[in-house]
Amino acid sequence: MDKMKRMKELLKLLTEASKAYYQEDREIMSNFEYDKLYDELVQLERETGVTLAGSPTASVGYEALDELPKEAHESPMLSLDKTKDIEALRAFIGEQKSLLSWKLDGLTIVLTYHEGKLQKAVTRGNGTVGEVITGNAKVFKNIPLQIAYQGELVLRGEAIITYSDFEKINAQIEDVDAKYKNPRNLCSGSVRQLNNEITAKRNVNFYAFSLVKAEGVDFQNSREQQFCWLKEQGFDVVEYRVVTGETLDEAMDYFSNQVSKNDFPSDGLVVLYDDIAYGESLGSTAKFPRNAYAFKWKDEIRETVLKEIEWSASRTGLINPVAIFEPIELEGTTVSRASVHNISIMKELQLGIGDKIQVYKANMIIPQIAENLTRSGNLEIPKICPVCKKEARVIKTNEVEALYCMNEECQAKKIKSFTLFVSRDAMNIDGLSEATLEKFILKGFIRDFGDIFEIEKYKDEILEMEGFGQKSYENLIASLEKAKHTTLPRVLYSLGIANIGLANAKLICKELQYDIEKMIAANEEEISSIEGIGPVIAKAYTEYFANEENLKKFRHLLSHLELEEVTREENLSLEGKQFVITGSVVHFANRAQLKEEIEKRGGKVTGSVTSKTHYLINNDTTSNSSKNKKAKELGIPILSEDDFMKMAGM
Ligand SMILES: NC(=O)c1ccc[n+]([C@@H]2O[C@H](COP(=O)([O-])OP(=O)(O)OC[C@H]3O[C@@H](n4cnc5c(N)ncnc54)[C@H](O)[C@@H]3O)[C@@H](O)[C@H]2O)c1
Ligand SMILES: [Zn+2]
Repeated sequence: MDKMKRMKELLKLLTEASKAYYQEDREIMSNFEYDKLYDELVQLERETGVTLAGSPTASVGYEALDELPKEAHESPMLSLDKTKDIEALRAFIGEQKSLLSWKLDGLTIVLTYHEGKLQKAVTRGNGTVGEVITGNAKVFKNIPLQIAYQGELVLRGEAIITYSDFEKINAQIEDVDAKYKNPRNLCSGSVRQLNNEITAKRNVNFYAFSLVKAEGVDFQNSREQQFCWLKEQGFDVVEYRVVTGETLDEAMDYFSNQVSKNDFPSDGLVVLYDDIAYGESLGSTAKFPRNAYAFKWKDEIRETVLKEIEWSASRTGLINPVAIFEPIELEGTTVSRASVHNISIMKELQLGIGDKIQVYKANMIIPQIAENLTRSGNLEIPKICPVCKKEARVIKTNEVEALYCMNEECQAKKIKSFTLFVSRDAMNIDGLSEATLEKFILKGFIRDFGDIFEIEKYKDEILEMEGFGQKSYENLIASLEKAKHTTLPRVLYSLGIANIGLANAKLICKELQYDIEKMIAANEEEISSIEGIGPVIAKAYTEYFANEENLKKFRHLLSHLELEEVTREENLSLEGKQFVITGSVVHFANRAQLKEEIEKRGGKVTGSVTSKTHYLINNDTTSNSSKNKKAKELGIPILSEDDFMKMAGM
């Protein structure tokens, strides 16, 4: 009786989790937890001899979403039976030549080619019916759109996104709720886009793992032959090793050594019999084919003690708890921290300082807390943001509680404005990528623009940061030194006031005689009377300088700068010079704008290179275009945009 009750409970939990996982790309429990509950259910079903209707052990059990067109699969796409025991895997293989490959953790896709062309791509969906995503598959990074084979080819494989692309793409998503939890999640969201322009930006890769049909091709009854043939047709095939029960250990050593180094996500290994006819003669259960078996890594679990919680802010305003514990060895590396993801999970685990916790590495890569053995629950949730020190509050969305910084002006949320500040046309500071800026800001090293020039205060901490060596530190300091010498228009532009680009900044500075006090005191009327400056810009400008905080930051910044004197006379430095511009430009909106700048300084721009031309402007000085050739023939210097800007004193 109790067993029945528990089975019903498990069924409900697992169904909810599956629904969230497959339909909404959400995880309400870890895979570790899911698999634990699943195994418990399998065990109970075995003991009672009962399988309840809708049990996840009997069905693949999820539906495709509504928006995309649906299509039934010719043959059902099953799940795989799994084990964590190498001996069970060895017994399964026996004497059979088998292919052992990564179990890729993305989204399974079926591709159909006809007359050499990609005709159709369909997701696995619920195993019976999938979603048609042909347009999206066409923008995957590595699938051939055209192949040599002309008959009907059907193959299956996994669409995946690498960990590094996942990090990059996620960092660009501003909205916290729109962030993806893991590469599988992101991949699913990318492959099932209604707009394939988005898919194209996501760097989705496809790895084939099964050939379903290719009429008239003789594969000599071998799966390996099929893989080789697929490679010849231009597909990337999942990495595999040929094994038998005897040689299994060697291959396992290879895979278990490699897994933590992979940039692509995998959640185990798959073994497949090479002998096609034999494999097919075995048939399948309702849920699993009998010619393949999945292996999941047995998670190495270690006990340790929770030392503290670090509250880690992000540009989205989300402040997440990170558990810091006594260092332990896990899967060959030393681990001392694990993300707790959000407040709900922290509460669920009843974490407290000094608690005995069990830690494992999910898919042998990402450290996670599996269990808290002592559950003292004595943690306090901070009331202020670690970055800006203003109010932080717990907010509940979709049943999940998370901590957020409530301050709109929080530096963590303004990373983009710092990125603009250091960009080429603004302060032109090399060595401060957005990722580096983010680290500095989140660590509290940088609160306003002026702080960037005081970064030396944190030398020791910076040198300890990952990816920051003595050399890159010195380069940064050197480029800061260089950037200090700048012009007032660049400074004005770098403040990031709405609609004030470099051109407008120049107009304003010129009108106000490069006088800082006049710039601060200027009223709306004065600014909007400048030719080329409208009322909207004038309003944004004066509002900016009317704000005490902004003013303080502006003066702080100026205290670090040495502004170049600008004479008030017309700058006619290019008088009498003839230019030709070719190729695309990056610092100007277009070539016309560059032309305007040249003409403003008294120069002239013509369409073709002749003996009268003084300079050719082309960013690709090595190009063999006719203009470049001509210029080289005539001995006319070819300038990059940067060279030109230096020459024009911009
Ligand atoms: N966290 C949660 O809430 C939650 C919920 C549901 C499921 N899950 C996870 O999903 C798992 C079950 O997933 P499933 O049933 O979709 O798939 P599965 O784990 O049974 O994997 C089988 C599939 O893997 C794919 N695959 C990848 N690489 C392959 C290769 N080299 N060769 C052959 N096939 C390969 C194929 O599509 C195959 O059908 C659970 O074990 C659990 O970890 C988690
Ligand atoms: Zn804040």
